[in-house]
Amino acid sequence: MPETKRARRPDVKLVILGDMNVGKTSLLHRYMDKKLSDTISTVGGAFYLKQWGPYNISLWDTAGREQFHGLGSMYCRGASAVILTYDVTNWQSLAELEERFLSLTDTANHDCIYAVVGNKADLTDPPNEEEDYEGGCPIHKPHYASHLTPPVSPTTGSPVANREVRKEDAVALYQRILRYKVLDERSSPPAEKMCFETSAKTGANVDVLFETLFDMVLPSILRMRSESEASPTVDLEDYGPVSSKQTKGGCC
Ligand SMILES: Nc1nc2c(ncn2[C@@H]2O[C@H](COP(=O)(O)OP(=O)(O)OP(=O)(O)O)[C@@H](O)[C@H]2O)c(=O)[nH]1
Ligand SMILES: [Mg+2]
Repeated sequence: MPETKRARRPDVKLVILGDMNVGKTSLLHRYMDKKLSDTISTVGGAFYLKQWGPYNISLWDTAGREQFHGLGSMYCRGASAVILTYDVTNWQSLAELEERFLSLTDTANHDCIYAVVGNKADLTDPPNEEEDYEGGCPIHKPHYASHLTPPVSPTTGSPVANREVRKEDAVALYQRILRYKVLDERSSPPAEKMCFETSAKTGANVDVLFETLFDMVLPSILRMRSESEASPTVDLEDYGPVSSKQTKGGCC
């Protein structure tokens, strides 16, 4: 079979979940294409194939819209890594991860790893500024109600929005995820390593997010390879429901 026709079998699956508009598609575009592309709200899902050293990693984008919720557990089936994404300027988007998305990961692999990712960090200025909190929830302040245009960050040029989610809130969610999964905190990756703040707009922390996860799923790849040594090659054309995209990939 000519090289171009040969099917590449994904060795491992990574899925990105989260509410609509948090920037899931933008994070994938930023990582794969190294730029922020215009996006439209995702319909169903899409996948990308990333070559990572000798391995092929399928990256699954999902729709955050409620109407596609039923598809989520199908996308998570057999996943070795799940990125739970929220928007750092939107408290509800963090709450939704626990209320709506976490249960979708019941179909993921038993050794699946979880990352909690706060995107749109460029909209906070400075990115880790302290906010006023009451009972674990941010106090919602009217930000620029008296301004016709919001103030602009001198560093990024983006409008300054109040941070609604602190890193500690994400860490606490990660710890609750481990409890939900009945995983031992001592033998699981630490929260400080698995909670990221990213910006698909500036690219901050995007490569490090994906590549940390790629390195962490290598043991899962080796386990699955040894378990399915004899299984036939899967043609990618039969694999994804919506769209696929391939790159020449990076290296480890
Ligand atoms: N400022 C800023 N805007 C972002 C960032 N990431 C995404 N956006 C914008 O947020 C909007 C939604 O981004 P998408 O990537 O389409 O969001 P999504 O999570 O894929 O949404 P659904 O497909 O509906 O689930 C777009 O206008 C993006 O340009 C970011 O890091 N910073
Ligand atoms: Mg999308």
